[in-house]
Amino acid sequence: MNPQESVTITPLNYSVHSALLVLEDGNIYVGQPYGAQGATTGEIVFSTAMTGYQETLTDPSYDRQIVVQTFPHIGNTGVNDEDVESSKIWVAGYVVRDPATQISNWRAQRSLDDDLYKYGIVGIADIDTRKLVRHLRSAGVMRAGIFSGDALLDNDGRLKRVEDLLDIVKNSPFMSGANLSQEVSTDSGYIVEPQGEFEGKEPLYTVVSVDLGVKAMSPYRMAERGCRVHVLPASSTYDDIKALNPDGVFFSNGPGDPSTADFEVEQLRKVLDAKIPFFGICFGNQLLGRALGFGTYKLKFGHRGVNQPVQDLTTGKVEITAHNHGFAVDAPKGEPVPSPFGNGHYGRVQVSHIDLNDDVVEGLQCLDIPAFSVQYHPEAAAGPHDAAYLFDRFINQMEQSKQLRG
Ligand SMILES: NC(=O)CC[C@H](N)C(=O)O
Repeated sequence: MNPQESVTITPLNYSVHSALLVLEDGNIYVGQPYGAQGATTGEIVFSTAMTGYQETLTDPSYDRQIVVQTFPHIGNTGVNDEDVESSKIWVAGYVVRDPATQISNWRAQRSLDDDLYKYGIVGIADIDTRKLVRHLRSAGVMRAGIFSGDALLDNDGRLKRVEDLLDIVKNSPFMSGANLSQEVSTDSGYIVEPQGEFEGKEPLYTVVSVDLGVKAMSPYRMAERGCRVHVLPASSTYDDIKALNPDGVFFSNGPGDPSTADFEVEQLRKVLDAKIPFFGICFGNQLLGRALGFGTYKLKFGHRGVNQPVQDLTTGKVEITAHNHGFAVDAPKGEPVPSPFGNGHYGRVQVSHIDLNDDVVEGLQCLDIPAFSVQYHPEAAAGPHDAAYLFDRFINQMEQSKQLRG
């Protein structure tokens, strides 16, 4: 919405025991406190996933976003230490309809409430999430805040006016223009050794994975195909990457606006110039798009969930896939085109995948250099495994390039 627009607030019934969800357009929802109490702001987005709340909450790409779950019952299977995608919960806030009061799963180690408290995640429950999501779909994603407990009171202990809470939301940062890679990336590098049938064996390939907010399952999917994966901080230079003599380079998913990631794009161009095989997921796809000279833009309400139909235009096959993106690459569909950067500097590029719901670009394939990427999540955490073949494509690309080098 246009931030200058004035808003009308209808009178509401709430008390210090309530929680308030305040949207920047003046829409306000009264609910119950859920998780930690306090104040939080962020971009409000929704996920249509029916499973995998643990993977959603711990996905670093949700940094600075308040997540609404369309699935009404959340917390049923509790929380375990195996399904986490990073070391903490990243969402800025959590909006649910009906939190489970009983945990029912043999893998559960504790309740979701325990973790929401532990990481100080301010949430709100008893929200009509269907109404809220219909609103976000027509108005677009926007800034919002959740307020509960002391955050509802002024210095004299009186209930704050919603106009004051709305001011807090209107003074919070926008997602457009946000550069968040450093906020979520690892401080120092670490190694993921080959897993499964390759555990304890000499690695078949060495991959450098640049952590722009990486989900744990991405390096794992390479490790279970025999790769040793060096995960490096987002601040790594091309020389840091090159020093590990990788067979392939991977740029991960991550939060923020891809148009701000100039440093990472510059490093990526050097990887492409050196013809080192490259694979990117989500933010990594957006950065490949930028390196090739395409623009990126913000979607009205993005794709988040585990049930998005995507077509692989190189094979014609349709797959059901996991998504979490609010931006997309602006590239022409159809015949391959010369990379706009440097008037065809990287040869021909083809849009390899599209989303069948809205035709958004979901993948890029270079035809003259060994580089490709997808906007969605083949690591499938959570989500269907239809797109696992993309990790095999990366392995094949590394193998071919190894053989060419002799
Ligand atoms: N999961 C991701 O990598 C998200 C990429 C980017 N932050 C977006 O919202 O589009």
